[in-house]
This record gives sequence, C-alpha cells and structure tokens, in this order.
Amino acid sequence: MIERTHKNYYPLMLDLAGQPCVIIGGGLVAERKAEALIDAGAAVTVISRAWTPRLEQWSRDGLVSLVRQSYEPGMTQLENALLVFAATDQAPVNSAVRLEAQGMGKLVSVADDPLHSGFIVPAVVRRGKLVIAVSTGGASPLVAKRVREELERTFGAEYEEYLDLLQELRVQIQSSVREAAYRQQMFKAMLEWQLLDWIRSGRLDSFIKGQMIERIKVDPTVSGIERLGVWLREMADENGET
Ligand SMILES: C[C@@]1(CC(=O)O)C2=NC(=C\c3[nH]c(c(CCC(=O)O)c3CC(=O)O)Cc3[nH]c(c(CC(=O)O)c3CCC(=O)O)/C=C3\N/C(=C\2)[C@@H](CCC(=O)O)[C@]3(C)CC(=O)O)/[C@H]1CCC(=O)O
Ligand SMILES: NC(=O)c1ccc[n+]([C@@H]2O[C@H](COP(=O)([O-])OP(=O)(O)OC[C@H]3O[C@@H](n4cnc5c(N)ncnc54)[C@H](O)[C@@H]3O)[C@@H](O)[C@H]2O)c1
Repeated sequence: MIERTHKNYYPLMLDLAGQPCVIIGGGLVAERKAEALIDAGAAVTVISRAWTPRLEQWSRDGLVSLVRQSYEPGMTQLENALLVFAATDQAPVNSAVRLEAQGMGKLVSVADDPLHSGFIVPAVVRRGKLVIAVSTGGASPLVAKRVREELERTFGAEYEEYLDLLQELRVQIQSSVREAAYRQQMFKAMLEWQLLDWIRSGRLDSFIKGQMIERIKVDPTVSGIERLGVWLREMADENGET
C-alpha cells in the first residue's frame, strides 16, 4: 500500500527568475513542470535520454537546456540547482535523485513520491498579478485541476487590469499618506467601487483612469475616495448604466 500521511503544507510564492531548476526525466510530467518553471522565468535544465516534442521545441527556442543523457550521481547541474524535480517513470531513479539532492540540502519534488518530497506543485490560475494556487495536498490532483477550472470561470481576465490599476493607486497613496491605519481605510473604501464591472464592460478607459489617479493625487483622503466613488457612479448613470 502507498504510504500517505497528512502534511500541513506551507504555501508561498517563489521568485524563480533566473534561478537554476533541474528536472530529471523528459516525459509529460517533466513537460508540465517545465512549462510552469519557464513561465516563472527560471533557468530550466532537463536531463533525459528521451523527450516530448514540446520539450524539444522549447530547447530549440532556448527556453530549456536539454542534457541528453540518463541521470547519474554527481552531475553538476544537480549541484547547482535551487529546485530539483525527479520526474522519471523509474521509481528507483527518482529515489536516487531525491537522496542525492536532499543530501545537498535541496528542495526536491518527486513525481511518484509526495511523502518524501520537499514540496508539491499546485494547480494555478493566473490573471496578471492575481495568482490562485490550489492544492489537495496530493489527495487528488484531478480535484485540484477541477477547482482551478471553476476558479477560472469566477476570476476572469478583468482581474489583470483591476490589479494593475489598484496597484498604481495604492503606490500613489503609500507615497502621499503617512499613517498606515489611515491608508488601509482608503484601500478598503477603494474596494467599494464597481471597477470590475467597468472593466468587464470595457468602460474603464484612459480618461477615467487618468481622472482617478489625478483626483486621488489632489485629495488623498477617505472622503476623497468616497467622492470618487460617487463620481464614478454618476459617470455610469450618464452612460445609461445603473
Ligand atoms: C496540480 C498539478 C500541477 C502540475 O503538475 O503542474 C499536479 N498534478 C496535476 C495533474 C495530474 N496528476 C496526475 C493526474 C492523473 C489523475 C490522478 O492520478 O489523480 C493528473 C490530471 C491530469 O493530468 O489531467 C497523476 C499524479 N499526480 C501525482 C501522482 C503521484 C502520486 O500521487 O503518488 C500521480 C500519479 C498517480 C498514479 O500513477 O497512480 C502527484 C502530484 N501531482 C501534483 C500536482 C501534486 C499534488 C497536487 C495536489 O493535489 O495538491 C503531486 C503530489 C506532486 C507534484 O507533482 O507536484 C496538475 C494539474 C494541473 C492543472 O491542470 O491545473
Ligand atoms: N506528479 C504528477 O503530476 C504525476 C502525474 C502523472 C504521473 N506521475 C508519475 O510520474 C512518472 C512520470 O510520468 P510521465 O508521464 O512523465 O512518464 P513518461 O514515461 O512519459 O516519461 C518518463 C521519462 O523519464 C525518462 N527517464 C527514464 N529513466 C531515466 C533516467 N535514468 N534518467 C533520466 N531520465 C529518465 C524517460 O526517458 C522519459 O522521458 C509516472 O511514472 C508516474 O509515477 C506523476
């Protein structure tokens, strides 16, 4: 029987830009892990005798380095890696990779052995700066995928623009309002605006955005935010919206 114990995983957001990550194995699981690492800007090396066509293509495009050989102990790529993924279809090979890498103090994910892995990979929804990671702690990756698909329907493309704008306004407020507690009241008041509806219907144009930035610059107060909300509603009414 496969051994399973409950682990209280600690979720975090890693900045992997330029960081060396090594995947052992060149099959579909390796391909899926490589794709997410490439998206995160990692320096990805894949070690395997055989490849999926997409891994070959990414190698031609310079997105991954392929090392065309089987895993063997003492490889410098492993020594230099920040994260290691053991993703071959050979359990003894995965286990040997894990023992060597863990012996060097590395975090290792083993495709067929979550119990001994240092981390596992969640299903992910990305909407610009919004990232939603879903994990079942390895209980059912298919459920993680299903929940991810449900969340994709709830959190649409509009969140990208929404967060870009909120970030711009927040940074402006951070630089002009000294008191943290007061800033937080302002951020809360900003969430009352129906901005997501505006973005969904394509009405948040550069004029409105410019006005928002300008008005907050002139009046960086909670009541200024509330007045801006009233102005936004008036603009919506003028456009025949309620
Ligand atoms: C989320 C996702 C991320 C990614 O990989 O990018 C991911 N697996 C995904 C898909 C998927 N994986 C599998 C199936 C076939 C159906 C099934 O078996 O259920 C499907 C569905 C499909 O392919 O459609 C088979 C499978 N998975 C693991 C084992 C080994 C084992 O359980 O021992 C076996 C072989 C079992 C066997 O051979 O019997 C193990 C893991 N898979 C994880 C992540 C980690 C736990 C995540 C969590 O639950 O929190 C963990 C523990 C380790 C890890 O890999 O990090 C990605 C969905 C991405 C998306 O679409 O959004
Ligand atoms: N974690 C997950 O999400 C997940 C999902 C499905 C399956 N799995 C597990 O992961 C394993 C791999 O799945 P897959 O679909 O990618 O298999 P696959 O058969 O498509 O690929 C296996 C790859 O490992 C390579 N390989 C074999 N021996 C090697 C060695 N000594 N050194 C380097 N590379 C070697 C092969 O050349 C091949 O490229 C499965 O056996 C299963 O146990 C995990």
